[in-house]
Amino acid sequence: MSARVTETGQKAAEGARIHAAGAGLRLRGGRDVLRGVTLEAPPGRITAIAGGSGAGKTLLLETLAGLRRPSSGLVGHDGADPAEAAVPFGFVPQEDILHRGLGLRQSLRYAARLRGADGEDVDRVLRELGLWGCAGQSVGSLSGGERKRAGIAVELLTRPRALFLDEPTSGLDPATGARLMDLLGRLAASGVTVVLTTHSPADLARCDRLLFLAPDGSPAREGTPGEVLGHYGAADFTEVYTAVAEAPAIRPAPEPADPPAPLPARPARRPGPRPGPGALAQWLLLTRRGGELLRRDRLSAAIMVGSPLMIVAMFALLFRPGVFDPARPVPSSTAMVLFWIAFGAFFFGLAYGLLQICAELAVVRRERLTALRLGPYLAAKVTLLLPVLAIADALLLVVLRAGDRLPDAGAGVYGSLFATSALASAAGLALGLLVSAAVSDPGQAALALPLLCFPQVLFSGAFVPVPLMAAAGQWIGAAMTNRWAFEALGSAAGLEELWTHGASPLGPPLLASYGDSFAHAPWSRWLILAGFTVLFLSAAGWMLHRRCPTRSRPLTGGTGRR
Ligand SMILES: Nc1ncnc2c1ncn2[C@@H]1O[C@H](COP(=O)(O)OP(=O)(O)OP(=O)(O)O)[C@@H](O)[C@H]1O
Repeated sequence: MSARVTETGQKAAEGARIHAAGAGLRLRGGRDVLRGVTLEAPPGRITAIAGGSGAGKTLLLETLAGLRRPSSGLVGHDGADPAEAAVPFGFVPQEDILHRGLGLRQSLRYAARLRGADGEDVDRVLRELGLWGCAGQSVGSLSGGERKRAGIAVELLTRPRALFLDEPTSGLDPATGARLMDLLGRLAASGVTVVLTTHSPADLARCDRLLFLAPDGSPAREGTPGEVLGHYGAADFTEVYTAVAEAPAIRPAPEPADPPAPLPARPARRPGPRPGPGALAQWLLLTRRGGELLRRDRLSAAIMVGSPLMIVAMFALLFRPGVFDPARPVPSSTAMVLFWIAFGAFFFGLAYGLLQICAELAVVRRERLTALRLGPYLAAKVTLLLPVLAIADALLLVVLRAGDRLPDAGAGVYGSLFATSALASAAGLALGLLVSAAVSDPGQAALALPLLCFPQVLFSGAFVPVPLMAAAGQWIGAAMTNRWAFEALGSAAGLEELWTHGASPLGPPLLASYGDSFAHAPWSRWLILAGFTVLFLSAAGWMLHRRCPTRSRPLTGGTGRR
C-alpha cells in the first residue's frame, strides 16, 4: 500500500503552506477558546495538534483549514487568505462523510461526480488506500479502519494539496492506527501537507511537527517530537500530556494594537479546486443518490410506504359509510373525515422530512465545502419524496371514496381534494426539512414531532372552529398549514351546501359555528399552502447556509453547531 500512494498520481502533489500567526478564536458568548496560536505546517510533512480534551484542537484544525475565520490574528494558505488562495484541500471530520447505506464504490462515484472528478479517480483512490477488495461492500459494513480510509479516499478524489484530519485514528486498535499513520506518512512524502489532531501518543511519535495546546487554548509547545519531549524532560508523550495539563501555559505575546501584516502572497497561482457540476446536474445526481439510498434501505422504505397504508386502513375502519350522503348526512363526521385527511397528509410529509437532513449533516457539511448547492440539494429531497406522498394521498382518497366515506362527486371535486392533500403534504415535508436542518441529531428531530403536530391539531379550526377561538388562538391558527388545508378540503367537498341543505338538522347550527371557514375557493387556500412550502424550504436553505461553511464564507468565531 505504501508505494502505491507515492507511485500514483499523488507524486505530482505540491503541498500547500499552512500558516497561523497569533490566531485566536472567541466564541459567541465571549469565551476565548484559542489564544495566539502561531504555527507553520510545511508541505510534505505531518503536523499534529495535540492537547487535552476540550483544549481546542478541532476548532484550531477548522480554523487552519479556513472553515472558521479567526477572531484575531491570521491564517494563511500559501501566504494568502484561505478564501482567496483557493487551495484544493481535503477535510476529514470525525464523523463519516459517506452514506453508510450505499456501496463504497458507488458512494465514491457520487462523491466524485459532485466534486468534478471521474470514475478513474475512484479506482485510483480505491487502490491507493487499499480499499479495492471491499469496494463492493456497503460503507456501513466496513470496519472502523476501512471507514476511516474511505473518508480519506473521498478527499483524495480531487488530489488535494493539503489534508486536514480530525482524530483520524480514534477508535482504531493500535496496529490499525499505526497503518493509517503510515498511509498519511506516505501521502506527506508525496508532497501533500498533512495536518491532524490526535490524542494518541503513538501517533505523535510518527509526526514531523507537533503543537501542544494548553487547556485554555494557548500554545504550550511547538516543535519536532524530539524537541517537545526534550523540553518537558519526558520519556514519552503521556508525560507531556500531564505536564501540559499541569504547567501554566506559555502566554502568547499580547496582541499588537494593529492587526498583523498580511502574509506575503506567493506570486505563482496554482490550480484551484475543481469546479463541480451545475445546478441541474447536481439536482439529478442528488435525486438519483437519494433514490438509491432509499432503495437500499429496505426497512426505512418499508416503513415509509407501510405507514400511510396502515393509516388508510385505519381511516377506512374508523368512519362509518354514508356520512356525506345528503339524505342522511352526519355533519360532525364529515368535518372529522376531512380534518384527518388534511392532518394525515401533513403528518406524513413532516415525518418523511424530519430525518432527511440531520441524519446526513456531516456529509452535507463536507460536500458543501466542495461544490454542493443548497437549492438542488433541497429540490432533490422534494423531487424524491413528494411523489411518494402524493401517491399515499391519492390512495387515501380512493379508498375512502370506494368505502363511501367521501361524497359522491365528480373528477373536479376529487381533483381539488387531491391538490389540497398534496399541498398539505408538501408543506409538511418542507417543515420537516426545515426542522431537520435546524436540529443536531435524529433524536432531537424525533422529539420535535409532537411539538410540531399538537398545534396543527389544536389550532386547525376543526375541533374548535376558528370563530370560537380566542384572538390569540386565531392568530396561531393562521400560522398552521393544517387549518388552510382543512378549509380547502371543506370547501372542495361542499360542506356548506351539505350542512345547509342536507337532511340533518345538525348541519345549519354546525355551519353557524364554523362561520365562513368553507366559504372560500380552494385555490385561495392552495396559494397559502404553497406560500408556506416556499417559506419553509427557503428557511431550511438559510439554516443550512448558516451551519455549513463554504470556502468563501467561513464560520465566524465559534458560531455553527456541529
Ligand atoms: N460551535 C461551538 N460553540 C460553542 N462552543 C464550542 C463550539 N465548538 C467547540 N466549542 C467548545 O470549545 C472548546 C474546544 O472544542 P474542541 O472541539 O476544539 O476541543 P478538542 O480539543 O477538539 O476536544 P476533544 O479532544 O475532546 O475532541 C470546548 O470546550 C467546546 O465545548
